[in-house]
Amino acid sequence: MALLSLDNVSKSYGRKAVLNGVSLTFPVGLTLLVGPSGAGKSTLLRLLATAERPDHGAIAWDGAALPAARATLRATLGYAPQAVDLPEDLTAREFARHMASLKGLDLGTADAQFLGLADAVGLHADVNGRIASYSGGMRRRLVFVQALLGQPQLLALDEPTAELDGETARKLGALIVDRAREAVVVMTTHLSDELAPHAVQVLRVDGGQVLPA
Ligand SMILES: Nc1ncnc2c1ncn2[C@@H]1O[C@H](COP(=O)(O)OP(=O)(O)OP(=O)(O)O)[C@@H](O)[C@H]1O
Repeated sequence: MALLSLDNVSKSYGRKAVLNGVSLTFPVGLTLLVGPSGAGKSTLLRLLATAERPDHGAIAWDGAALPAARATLRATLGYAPQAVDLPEDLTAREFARHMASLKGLDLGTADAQFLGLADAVGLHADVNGRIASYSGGMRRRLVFVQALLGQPQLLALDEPTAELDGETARKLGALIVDRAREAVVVMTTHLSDELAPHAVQVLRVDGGQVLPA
């Protein structure tokens, strides 16, 4: 069943039509969004993550249309945007706790999950370090890990493995494939992505349209 769907969705910035009458369904499993730089992949992901609203058209989660269903969707959403302003003064673990509380998760369970995920992506030695001391790659992994807290039913990931070394990218890839067994996972990436064999669909965003790649 397609848990997430778009019907005739359009989005423009000023005069630039980024998405033009897009209709799509996202079943449980991994959907990869590919396409040239500036084509609208991140824009589409922001719409799915309710960070922006479409100008026209409808988005529905589990059969119920947004915006009425926004709270239901947000309660089970994990979102890792490409660029985030992280709270520099917090430790990674404090940040995870903050995100878990925003998501309404049990804090003890979320902390244990955070430590497990941090271990899986190679951040375990740094969980009590302040974010100010984190490198770009560590920040990307932290943003990825917070998105997975609470085992979201919709996971929206914007180039989560960009700028990571191959081994670390594979660690994230394993977690993504694992979550996609029971959740709708939508991820922007490059055409040559190693996760393509695990995807239920690969969609190309280009010229305002989103079509099977
Ligand atoms: N907030 C905004 N205000 C104005 N224009 C925007 C905004 N966000 C995106 N755009 C424009 O919309 C178009 C699509 O941008 P988007 O970031 O979605 O592309 P993308 O496919 O994700 O690109 P990339 O692969 O480089 O990340 C671009 O022309 C971009 O400049």
